Amino acid sequence: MGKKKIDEVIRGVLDQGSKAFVPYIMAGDGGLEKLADQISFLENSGATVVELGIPFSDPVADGPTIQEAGIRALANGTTLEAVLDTLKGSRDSRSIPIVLMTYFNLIFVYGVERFAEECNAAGVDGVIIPDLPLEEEDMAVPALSKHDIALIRLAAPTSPRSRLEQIAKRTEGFLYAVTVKGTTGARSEYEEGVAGYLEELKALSSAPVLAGFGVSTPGQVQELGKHCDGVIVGSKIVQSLADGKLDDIKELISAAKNTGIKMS
Ligand SMILES: O=P(O)(O)OC[C@@H](O)[C@@H](O)c1c[nH]c2ccccc12
Repeated sequence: MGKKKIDEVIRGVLDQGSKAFVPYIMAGDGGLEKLADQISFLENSGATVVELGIPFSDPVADGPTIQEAGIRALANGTTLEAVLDTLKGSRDSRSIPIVLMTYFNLIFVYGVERFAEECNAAGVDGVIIPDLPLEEEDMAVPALSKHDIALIRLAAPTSPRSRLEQIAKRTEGFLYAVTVKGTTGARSEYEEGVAGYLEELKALSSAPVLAGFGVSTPGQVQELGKHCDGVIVGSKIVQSLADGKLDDIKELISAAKNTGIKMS
């Protein structure tokens, strides 16, 4: 369990010649009582890891689709504490690794030590904290390490090489390669240079490299998957779940399974 699990599960997928697929969902969108079923659906459909967002009132990195899902989840009364309780109650019903995506403000108010301890008790394997820069990590790293929770670092296309090196060296579980400048949300085209950027990160990182932001079609999953170890899809998954279009989610996952080019 914990830190090592994410890395190992991703490597298991790569060893079979597939790419990793990490869907993002917003906890409490549709009601927290649906969360365990939503995770089971993703696990049974072949997802590698589930990224679970905690709704927050000021989601600076998020585009409209995820912001709206956050508003629905908050309107349902979803809190960090309730999400952790729900995960704890359902931990025996899943074996897929869980990564929480949450802004640092929420963790800070909750208490970093309490957060890490309860994550461990709930079977959370890793966290993504988009507003915690390298320089401030010491506020969270000791507690997370103590409770064996991976801190997944984000690399951005705007980061200078020396910074990318630091991020790649420190990341745990996988390296989240943000592929675009800007916020989350579906995009029809990638900027030139994405392939080179992903390959540069692959060369720097000993952890698997997964690309996210703007991925919404099976074609994009396969295209990006050629240059890294897999993809993360948020807005498209959130929208498809809200619309009950579960087949669209299965199609995206099969695209990752069938990319079939071994990079590492
Ligand atoms: O929605 P997109 O464009 O598919 O991007 C992934 C993303 O939603 C998910 O990983 C995420 C949601 N909120 C975030 C905030 C920061 C970093 C990542 C995220």
